[in-house]
Amino acid sequence: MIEAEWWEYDDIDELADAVAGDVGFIIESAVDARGEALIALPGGTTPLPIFRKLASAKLPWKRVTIIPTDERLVPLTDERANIRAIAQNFLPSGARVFPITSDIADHKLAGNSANAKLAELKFPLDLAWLGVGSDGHTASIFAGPDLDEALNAPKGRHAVGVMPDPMPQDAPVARVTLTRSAILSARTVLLTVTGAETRELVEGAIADGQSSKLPIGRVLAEAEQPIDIHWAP
Ligand SMILES: O=C(O)[C@H](O)[C@@H](O)[C@H](O)[C@H](O)COP(=O)(O)O
Repeated sequence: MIEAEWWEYDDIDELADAVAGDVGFIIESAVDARGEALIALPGGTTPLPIFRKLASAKLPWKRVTIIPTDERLVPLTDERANIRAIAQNFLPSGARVFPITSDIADHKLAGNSANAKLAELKFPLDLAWLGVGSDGHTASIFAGPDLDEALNAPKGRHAVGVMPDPMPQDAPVARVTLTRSAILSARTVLLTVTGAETRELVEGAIADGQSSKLPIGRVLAEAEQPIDIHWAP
């Protein structure tokens, strides 16, 4: 089984302080070691209070490039676009915010285009920060016809297009996601999880390992680095 350490907080505020502190440390260490940092941040609502705390921290933001772990195929200005929350929080800090999609509607083509764009950046990621959906997806690695490609794309392929099936209720649209290999090649992988049900889901997925039916289980099963999981009710 993988090495996963759970960090528990009383509430989301306490979690936000701790995670913003950890991510700040990851950024500083990367900039000290290599002069720059490349980090991937999740979508959804859980990260928002953490983004606000992190963005207000005094960090060498001009040396930081931020990509989303996944993007919904909607216009970049649409509220559902993951890059929108990232840009709103981190452009004022001076970070380089790097969208991975444009206006290509076909998810396969959008995946190819994201992969080509990402070739400009210096992988591996210093951080892959993941969220988990109540259906067990992570980034936009969903159940459906593209699951196998997202999980098993060759090493070096950073992004693929995904049509979730079933569609998630909160944003029922096609996506582009980082592949499992791009996520797991990161120097640090951390998860933020809220709620008792999602916690149970993640615990079960980790215990099931490779045989997990959930995307989060299939991703984590191959992690070689220890994973920190930050949880609040
Ligand atoms: O674009 C996405 O859908 C996200 O990147 C996704 O993986 C998210 O992290 C989870 O759905 C959790 O979302 P919540 O934080 O809203 O529960």
